[in-house]
Amino acid sequence: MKITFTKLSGAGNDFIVIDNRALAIHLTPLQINKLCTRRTGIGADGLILIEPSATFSFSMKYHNADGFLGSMCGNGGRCAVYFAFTIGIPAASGNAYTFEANGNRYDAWVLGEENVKLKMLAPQGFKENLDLEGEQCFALNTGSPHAIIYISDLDAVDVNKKGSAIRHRTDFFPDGTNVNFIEITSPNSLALRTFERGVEEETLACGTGAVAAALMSHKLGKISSTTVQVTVKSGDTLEVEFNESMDEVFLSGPAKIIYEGSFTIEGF
Ligand SMILES: N[C@H](CCC[C@H](N)C(=O)O)C(=O)O
Repeated sequence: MKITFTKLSGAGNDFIVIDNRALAIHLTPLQINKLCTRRTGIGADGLILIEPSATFSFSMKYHNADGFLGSMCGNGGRCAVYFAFTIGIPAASGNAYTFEANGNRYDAWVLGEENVKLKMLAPQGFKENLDLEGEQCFALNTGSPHAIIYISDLDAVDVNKKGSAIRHRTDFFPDGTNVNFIEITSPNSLALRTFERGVEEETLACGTGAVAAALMSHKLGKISSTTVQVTVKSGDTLEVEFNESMDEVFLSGPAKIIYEGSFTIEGF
């Protein structure tokens, strides 16, 4: 069976996106893992199936590169909306799309050429001053679980080594966690490097991580603004905007098509 796919990049977080509105495509976790493996597969941080929804523009099924269903992916959501826009899935109105993911409703807007804004869930479960692996950690859930560590020299951090150790602290994070290293760069900006659960290494960007970094930094008084520029490993910038009560949270930034192709299921 030949399957066509589109590869998208959300600020460097890359995804294989497949139109499965006919629900004809069934991929096993092992097949998805092989497809996402770099050099021997297509290579991606995750694989997204766009499926029909009774209520919204579409339903997003997000799998991490390990093949398993992930929790919310902010950059994946923004890429899914850009993909829906380019293949002509009807918008809710104008440039506004709605979709469902993990049982939640999401609203998003295609702002212009290769730029998508996504309304995120209100954060939950703020935790402060956890002492993990010799680091002072903070944690919250922005649709996905995130640990946060403040660093003065972000370039010097061994993100894979430290991130992996904290990611596996199931005494604190029963389902594991994504791990973010943050350097505050101004009252309204920060730089971020993320170790992603399910990819099990540093990725070039993480949307729910950018949101987690901005919200926690504002809550701790490290960032005064409620509009925060987050520079990620790829060099791109994601923007996080929110109100003081943090029940209105938005993530914006680049989402672009990198290439289109096809593969056969039998090959994987
Ligand atoms: N890259 C994603 C996060 C994926 C979450 C995934 N790594 C998990 O913990 O299931 C983002 O842009 O928000």
